[in-house]
Amino acid sequence: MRRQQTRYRSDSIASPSLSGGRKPSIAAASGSHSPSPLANASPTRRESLVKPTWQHITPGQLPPKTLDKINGINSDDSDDDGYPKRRPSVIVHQRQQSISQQPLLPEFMTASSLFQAQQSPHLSTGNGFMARLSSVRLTSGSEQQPLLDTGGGGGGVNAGGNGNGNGNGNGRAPTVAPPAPGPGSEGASATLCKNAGRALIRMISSGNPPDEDEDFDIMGKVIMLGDSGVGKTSLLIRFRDGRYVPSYFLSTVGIDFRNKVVVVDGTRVKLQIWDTAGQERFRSVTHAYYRDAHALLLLYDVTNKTTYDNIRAWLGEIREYAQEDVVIVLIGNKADCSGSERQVKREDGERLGREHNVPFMETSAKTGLNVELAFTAVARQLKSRGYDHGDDGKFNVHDFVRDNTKARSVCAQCRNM
Ligand SMILES: Nc1nc2c(ncn2[C@@H]2O[C@H](COP(=O)(O)OP(=O)(O)OP(=O)(O)O)[C@@H](O)[C@H]2O)c(=O)[nH]1
Repeated sequence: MRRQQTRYRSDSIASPSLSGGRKPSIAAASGSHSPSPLANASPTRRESLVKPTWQHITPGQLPPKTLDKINGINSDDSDDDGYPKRRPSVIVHQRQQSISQQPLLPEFMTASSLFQAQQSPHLSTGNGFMARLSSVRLTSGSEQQPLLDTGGGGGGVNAGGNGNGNGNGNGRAPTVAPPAPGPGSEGASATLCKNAGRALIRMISSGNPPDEDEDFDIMGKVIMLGDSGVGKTSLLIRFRDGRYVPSYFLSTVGIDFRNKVVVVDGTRVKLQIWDTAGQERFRSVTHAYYRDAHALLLLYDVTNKTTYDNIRAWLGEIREYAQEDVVIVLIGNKADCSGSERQVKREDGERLGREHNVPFMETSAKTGLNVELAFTAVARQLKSRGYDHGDDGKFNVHDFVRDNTKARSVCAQCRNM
């Protein structure tokens, strides 16, 4: 049951973690969605303080070759691609509109990426993009037909798109009929797949969040960033589902999201957590999501120095594309690894955090070290800014992280390496 009372009073979010002027607006509503007056304002493009200098990285394992066939996405794509430019809004007592505010994903979904998604059952339990993709059935040859008839996980694109895509395997989602082939596209299975992709994208853009996520007081959008293979997906799965899948490394394609409600001093903060693809080819896709993010978890891998070196470039991108007052938490993941495995000392991470005035912690998706803390710190900061007007300025995310960070834990497997 949803709470009726909205205690929220503020019309702006309090002081940013990065110094700066512009403040995202807050949409406070108890009924239907009332877009912020600033919702369509175009933020001025800021100059990057640090020019990104990406280094080529080779993650532990190469992504599947099928990814190479993905069309239309490369790191040089212009970001001025027609996506609506919006200011972020912390949403109070508001259902689902944040999802419908998301820009549509570009049409990069090809038969190979859909097929890859279908082959990844672990992706079928979330709310997100890939989860929805995994419900597309692909067959070979001319019989290839996109179908959406899964038992759960799908939202309706037809009839106003009101289906509840809860991703939990409950209920039956409506079937989405394949779009009628247009002139010149008869029998073109790839086109059908593309159309299925568009339908799914629309579905995600208009789909409702699961029931379990509807009961919240405040909502914020969190984006996970970092090079490919640093453990973004693993960290999210650990936080969301409390589990770790050791052998799993399938690079995220595009972007995915999951919701989780965190209770902070009696206030339910719903985190809509977006897991981005670390690969450079998807960067133009993920840029579009920076703009209305409230918080960013920026990860590197303590066993891969290059991912640490790339953090400066990531921060440059963040300054270019995200709001100035976005909350940033720097994370050195895979802290369970030690000895010869580790290439970045904890002190180096701390120094980098100090340099850029962002809180830092080491985490391990494998052992769960500090995983809760990372997300709770964000939730508390969002609550402090957007809900408890009286708390403005009292909560200090730096202090919170420093006081609650746990010591490193070493997994037995890595200790023996
Ligand atoms: N030892 C250890 N391995 C981890 C940890 N987190 C992730 N991994 C492993 O690192 C690999 C990459 O993890 P992912 O979560 O797929 O990385 P990602 O950042 O989401 O990668 P992209 O989707 O390509 O951006 C997988 O094999 C994970 O099992 C961790 O905390 N400790």
